[in-house]
Amino acid sequence: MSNTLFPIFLKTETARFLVVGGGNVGLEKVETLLRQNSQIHINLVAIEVLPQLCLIINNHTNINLYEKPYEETDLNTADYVIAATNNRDVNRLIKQQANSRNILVNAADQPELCDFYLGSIVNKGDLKIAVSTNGKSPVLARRIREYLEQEIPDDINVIIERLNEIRKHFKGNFAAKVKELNAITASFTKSIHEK
Ligand SMILES: C[C@@]1(CC(=O)O)c2cc3[nH]c(cc4nc(cc5[nH]c(cc(n2)[C@H]1CCC(=O)O)[C@@](C)(CC(=O)O)[C@@H]5CCC(=O)O)C(CC(=O)O)=C4CCC(=O)O)c(CCC(=O)O)c3CC(=O)O
Ligand SMILES: NC(=O)C1=CN([C@@H]2O[C@H](COP(=O)(O)OP(=O)(O)OC[C@H]3O[C@@H](n4cnc5c(N)ncnc54)[C@H](O)[C@@H]3O)[C@@H](O)[C@H]2O)C=CC1
Repeated sequence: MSNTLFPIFLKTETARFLVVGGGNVGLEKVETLLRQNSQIHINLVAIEVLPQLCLIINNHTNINLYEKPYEETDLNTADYVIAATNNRDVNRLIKQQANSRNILVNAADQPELCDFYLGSIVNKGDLKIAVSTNGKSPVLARRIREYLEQEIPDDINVIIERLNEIRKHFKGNFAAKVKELNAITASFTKSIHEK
């Protein structure tokens, strides 16, 4: 099998991210994390930090900045690491030291160093879709996100809320619940297509 990625949806309330590198890539990755949870906990370690990133840090008490070179002890408070320095050896060292502590690593421009990729993310209320091209074409992942954003109705969350009400109503009777939910949602694929 050539595409063995397994997508999971990570809860970010308690997850602690370490981002190493404060250039364009560090900035992009911080923005990506904040877009999903503006309160996400980030420690940012970088020798130099772009002014645009400084601005974001100043506006977020949940981001701590350490303006210094990366050290192994930076991993002490990390659950996930994003290595975004312009030094491939440093990125490799981060990967090796993090993995020896069972911490997962994303290395922005080195897929071979990644334990996980960041996906292109569609957000419509409680609906979230993450797209990956198995590392082959991030730009296509972005295009597919844009396509899905256009095609999926903005009021999809109203439907999700209603289905959730119905779901709660059937608590305890699993078979009846599944039957009812299947019947209600049967036309849905078709209606999205006809939109
Ligand atoms: C492997 C991966 C690792 C990771 O970063 O997690 C990776 C790696 C690399 N990206 C590169 C370039 C670009 N990345 C983007 C954009 C995104 N890249 C993202 C994810 C991933 N990028 C992971 C695989 C995802 C998958 O499986 O599909 C997205 C989806 C999520 C995010 O980063 O938030 C986000 C879109 C978000 C959105 O808008 O929806 C664009 C387009 C743009 O910016 O519009 C370009 C320029 C065009 C191009 O090159 O395609 C390069 C070459 C660098 C060089 O040439 O120097 C590498 C390195 C390499 O491939 O060797
Ligand atoms: N800028 C872009 O859009 C893209 C860049 N890349 C590659 O990704 C890498 C990073 O790119 P940029 O963010 O643009 O680079 P950059 O040069 O703007 O930033 C690099 C950052 O790494 C920090 N850094 C370097 N060594 C460090 C260390 N030992 N400890 C802590 N921080 C350290 C620097 O202080 C700086 O904040 C580069 O190798 C680049 O070629 C890949 C894809 C796209």
